Amino acid sequence: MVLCPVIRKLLHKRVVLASASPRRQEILRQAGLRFEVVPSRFKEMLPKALFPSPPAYAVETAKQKALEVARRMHQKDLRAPDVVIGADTIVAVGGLILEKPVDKQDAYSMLSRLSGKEHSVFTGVAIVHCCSRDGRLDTDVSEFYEETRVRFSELSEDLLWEYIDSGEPMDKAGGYGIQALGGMLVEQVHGDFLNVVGFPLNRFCKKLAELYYPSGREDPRPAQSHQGRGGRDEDGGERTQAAGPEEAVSSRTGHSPPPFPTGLLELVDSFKASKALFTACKLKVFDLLKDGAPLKAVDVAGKLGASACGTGRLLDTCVALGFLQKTDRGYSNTETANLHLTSDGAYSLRGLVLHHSDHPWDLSARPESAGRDGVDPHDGALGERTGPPCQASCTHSEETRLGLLRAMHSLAKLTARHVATAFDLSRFSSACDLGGCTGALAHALAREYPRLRVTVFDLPEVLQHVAGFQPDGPRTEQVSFLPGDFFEDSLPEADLYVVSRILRDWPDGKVHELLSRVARACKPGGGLLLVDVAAGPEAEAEAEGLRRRAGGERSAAVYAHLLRRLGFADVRAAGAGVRPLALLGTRGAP
Ligand SMILES: Cc1cn([C@@H]2O[C@H](COP(=O)(O)OP(=O)(O)OP(=O)(O)O)[C@@H](O)[C@H]2O)c(=O)[nH]c1=O
Repeated sequence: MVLCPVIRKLLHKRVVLASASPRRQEILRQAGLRFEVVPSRFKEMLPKALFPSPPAYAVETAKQKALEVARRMHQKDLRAPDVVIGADTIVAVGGLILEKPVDKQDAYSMLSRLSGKEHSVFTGVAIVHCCSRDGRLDTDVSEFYEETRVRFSELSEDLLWEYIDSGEPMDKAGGYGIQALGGMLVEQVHGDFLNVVGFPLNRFCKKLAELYYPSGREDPRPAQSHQGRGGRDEDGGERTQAAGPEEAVSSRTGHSPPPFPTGLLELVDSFKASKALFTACKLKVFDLLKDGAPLKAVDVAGKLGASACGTGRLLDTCVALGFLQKTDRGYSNTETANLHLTSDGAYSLRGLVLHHSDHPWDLSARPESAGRDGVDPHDGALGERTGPPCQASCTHSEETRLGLLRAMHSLAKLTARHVATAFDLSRFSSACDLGGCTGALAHALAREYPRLRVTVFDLPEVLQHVAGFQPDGPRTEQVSFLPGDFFEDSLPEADLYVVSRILRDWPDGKVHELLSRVARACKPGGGLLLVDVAAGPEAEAEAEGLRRRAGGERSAAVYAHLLRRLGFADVRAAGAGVRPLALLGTRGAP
């Protein structure tokens, strides 16, 4: 998500962060910026005495870091990125500038100097707009700095050495990391916390707004002059070459430009991002980088048997997407990648990624083929779906079905505990998970409620593949599997029926039919737990009845309304993970 609107201005530019600092990468990534990381090779050795103040030194260093990267990239490809961002963080105390300690003794002398006193942390930032023309690189630098004052408590020798021995001080200005163990040394902070961590995000966004929206207008033109590559426009203002495509439309033509299609371009871009993720997962890049030491692009390429250049580009894209981090030592997985993108991560979604990579369309609406070639009977007219993908038995090869089960299993595993604990279900002693597939939710329910027996009811052709998905360990005997079709066969007896993540693929008529069958099977006092990916609040307005767009999501209100109509009382809703919604209704007397 991108909160700062001006960050969106950079989404369609090639942005490079000229920094190896993992903290800077993380801060900017969290802000929604997309960028490549190219650590600067500029040696931080400017003569400090020549600068009038510590922040002037930090700003100049930040600028030189960014310019070095811009020039190097231009030289290499004869094409510079659009924007290069450089930063430098220093600690200033009593007129002295402290950078990263060179060894433990140096860390000791820095930290003992800071003990019991207030010091300033300055981060200088340079935003360099680049433009390559006729083989020449033109740059325009905007720069600023931010100051945060930090007070340390008195530090005992023991604490000091213990902290130094933790290894944390060594790659941090002033010899401490406020965001980690070093936070224990800090008594007070005045100013922007992230500035201390390494990047003043708030001032950065304000600076971008100044550049891209001069005088507070939503005008995309940077306010600054871009020396060496600008010209004067009709208003007498200086124009820049590197600004967005919006500025191509001018008063010369007399036409006012259409609104910039940001959403559309984001969509195009997000496809590219997905492709990079698919490719990296397919090539097992994240498995390769799991646990081991960081690897350089050429080493990754060697192990994959791929080209170094293409691998480098892929890895940099993964850095920009937040799945890898890059330092001088090479590339390594982020926590997200370890958890979700490795084959054996505890919450691996690799199966889901691979499935979407291989079957981008056949499981969703496919309007272009509807009613014409009849390629996939799973899709109805205009892409209206006619059932959950894994139930479309006739259309999938065994291999496709297995891939699909893996995808559904990984997704269900991710949300199963949230769903199982969304309500207190301890009053039920038996449950039936309709369309429960591999049993991921059934096992989570069994783990939460030791008295509960859960039957997974699903098509025989689905259940024949589920053995490989069963967990080891206690309480697995609480879960059993029963083949059947919930539209055709009578539903197994149970106190609680679970309908999880299957409704969104059925049209309204089918949803009504299935829930009516559940309502008839459910005994008074029994429950129905309904889980789905719910639409956002704007869809609440449509909550009367069951109106929805084909393939879209129904809102909580729509489902609650339907449950009440079918005789369920006391319908309660709860979140179950980030987007899934859980509703629990209790069957009243018929
Ligand atoms: C005070 C403080 C600093 N830092 C880190 O200190 C490095 C400063 O060094 P730099 O020279 O500005 O950056 P670098 O790490 O050498 O990277 P580069 O931009 O490539 O020069 C940056 O990492 C910052 O996060 C913290 O992580 N926490 C803190 O509380």
